[in-house]
Amino acid sequence: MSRVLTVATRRGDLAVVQTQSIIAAIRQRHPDVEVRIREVTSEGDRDRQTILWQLKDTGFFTSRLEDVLLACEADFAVHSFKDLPTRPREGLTVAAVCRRRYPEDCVLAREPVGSLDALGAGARVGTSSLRRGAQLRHLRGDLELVPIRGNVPTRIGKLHDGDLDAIVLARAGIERLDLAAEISFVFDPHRFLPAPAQGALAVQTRCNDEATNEIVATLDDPPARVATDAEREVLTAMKCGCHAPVGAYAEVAGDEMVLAAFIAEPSGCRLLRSRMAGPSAKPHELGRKVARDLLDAGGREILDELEKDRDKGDGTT
Ligand SMILES: NCc1[nH]cc(CCC(=O)O)c1CC(=O)O
Repeated sequence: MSRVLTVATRRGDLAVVQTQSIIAAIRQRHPDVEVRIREVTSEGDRDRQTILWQLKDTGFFTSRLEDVLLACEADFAVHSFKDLPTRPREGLTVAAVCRRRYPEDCVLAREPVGSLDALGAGARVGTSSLRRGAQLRHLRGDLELVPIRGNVPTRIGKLHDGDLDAIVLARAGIERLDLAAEISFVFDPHRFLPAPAQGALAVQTRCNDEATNEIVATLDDPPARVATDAEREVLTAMKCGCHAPVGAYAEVAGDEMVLAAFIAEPSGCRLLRSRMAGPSAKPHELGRKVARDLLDAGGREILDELEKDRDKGDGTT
């Protein structure tokens, strides 16, 4: 029986290649399924000014695609899982978390360097992420952080044209765009923690669309699902969104998994870490334990301070 599915995608280069890779995976497993593409413009693509972490409302990049799914104008949507809010939209589900190859962040430097230590004193590093900024400052207090926005190719352009010495980006995005030659070095994800679910693609569908869910579920990778469940649970349990200075990284080895996470002041002065092992069968429980550990160790204070700063609209960090 042949079927036609419609995928909703944003227009950016990365969104399009990510969607194409999911279409290819579906085609491989279900040669009889035809997939059509519906392009959608999101708030996040239109707005070039807003500093992301000031937004109370999460889902800047993803909510328009969710609207399209709920309106039955498409059958599934492909998201960078780290961009998807932890609180699911009612009626929608993540039917597949695909295999994750590159969870790490990486550095692209104007003068190629092999490590963070090799960047010159006071080097100017482009990032608008509180998570990346806090870790950079924690490791190298002398670095000057410069806000940078735009999609991946735009940011790489700003590195080459502008007065930046380096930028930090997710390795996954660079690899998917076939730009790995631009990478100076990759961070050890245990030392420089990625965003929860970074590098994983999530395929979202309507909960009640059984025919689509049956097809999409064949793309699910259980170790990626389990690792990202634990990582995202850290955010859920701390009640903070994807723009908080919080990182999490889980590795699954058979029945056991390890989850590491941190929360930091944006200055990087205080950076609290936690790392625990647990059964792979209970990723949410492990995520909650690590979150509680961080909150009890001072994370609650950090979150309260951050909330105050955001209310003041102080986006200078
Ligand atoms: N914040 C935007 C965003 N969302 C997903 C990726 C990269 C791909 C991924 O993490 O799956 C990026 C770019 C970046 O952080 O460098």
